[in-house]
Amino acid sequence: MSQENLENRYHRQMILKSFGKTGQAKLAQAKVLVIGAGGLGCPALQYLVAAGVGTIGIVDNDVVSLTNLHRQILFSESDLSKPKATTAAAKLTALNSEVKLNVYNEKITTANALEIISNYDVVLDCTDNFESRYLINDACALLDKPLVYAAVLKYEGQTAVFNFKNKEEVERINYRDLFPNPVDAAHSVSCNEAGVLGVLPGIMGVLQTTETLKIITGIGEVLSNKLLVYNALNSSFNTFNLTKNSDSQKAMPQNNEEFKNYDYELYCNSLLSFEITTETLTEMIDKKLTIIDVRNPDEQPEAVDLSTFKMPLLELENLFESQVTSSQVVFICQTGKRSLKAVELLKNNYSGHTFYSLKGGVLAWNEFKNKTNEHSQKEKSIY
Ligand SMILES: Nc1ncnc2c1ncn2[C@@H]1O[C@H](COP(=O)(O)OP(=O)(O)OP(=O)(O)O)[C@@H](O)[C@H]1O
Repeated sequence: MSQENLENRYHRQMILKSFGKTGQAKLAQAKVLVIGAGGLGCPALQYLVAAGVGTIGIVDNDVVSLTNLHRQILFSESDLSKPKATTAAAKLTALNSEVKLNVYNEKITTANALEIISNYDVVLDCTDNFESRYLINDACALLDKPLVYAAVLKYEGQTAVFNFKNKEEVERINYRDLFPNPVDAAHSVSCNEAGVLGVLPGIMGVLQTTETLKIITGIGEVLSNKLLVYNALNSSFNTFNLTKNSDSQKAMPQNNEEFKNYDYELYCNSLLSFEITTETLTEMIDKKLTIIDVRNPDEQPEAVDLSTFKMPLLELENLFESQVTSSQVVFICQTGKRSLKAVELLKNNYSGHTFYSLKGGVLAWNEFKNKTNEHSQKEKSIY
């Protein structure tokens, strides 16, 4: 395309103060990866391509189905049963033939993620499941790539930018800080069960592209360390500050080798995701929380400085329903095994509650309390 045509095409954004020719040149140089060409991915891709991002990767292993058409706006009736990534690329080339499109008709997995993602500057997570979100998050953290996340359900959507290097060197937040434990299949609902208003992923996908354009060009303030929640029913946009979660990084693979061997399916469905550490329990205590000791009544030691309800594991199912109203419930036992059993017993039947199991049980808790009490005694004697 001639220089004149190029300037014409992007004229309306190039005349923007602080965007200019430099912003457009940065977009042309940029490489962006969109994982998932569904409800979020379609609108995100359309605007990335229209804006003139130089290279765009599209990853999706699915084919177009009829239930996709109310929101996956790159696809038409004639595309049914065709692969999404290839079909999307054909439509996008017609929109802007200058953009280089790399098509990956495959699922992003631990086997291909590091290799694919390493070729790009920014990643958009437009998938719809926890396994993929943890996997993409961890790969981006290992490769030091900014990740633009979004999720939608029913009438509500959320978006955030993770792993973004802030000028002020603020601690970098990632998906594991927002969701330290995966919600297991029994507690989570997806759009194909609960539904989604077709326009909603459109709005959230376009917000993902907006953040991406800001990251690349350096304009404005990127939505990092924050979560933006949009509710279509009451037309509200709310932003929440995100903070580092002390437990969040512990379950994360620490290097490429660990990542390649990480079983995300098992992680997202296993009981281990319900475990919290003594430090996390301390942070949670002020919040409305019920702590249930599932040991037998005569078992010692008592948990130091912890007010608990006693419900032995064998009686738990009978007692729980009539006695527990708070939504957050932590089970404890001697070493942390029976408390996991308690989670397993109740998690599928009480969807209004969030269950946790204290790792290491009362023994770990008392050791932790004794150490922190000793430490504060020492501090007092210094002053
Ligand atoms: N690990 C992954 N790698 C690549 N693409 C993925 C991965 N996980 C999910 N996706 C893709 O992300 C897209 C998400 O789209 P969306 O949320 O609109 O749901 P859908 O799966 O297309 O439709 P539905 O849930 O109604 O059947 C899908 O096209 C899906 O194939």
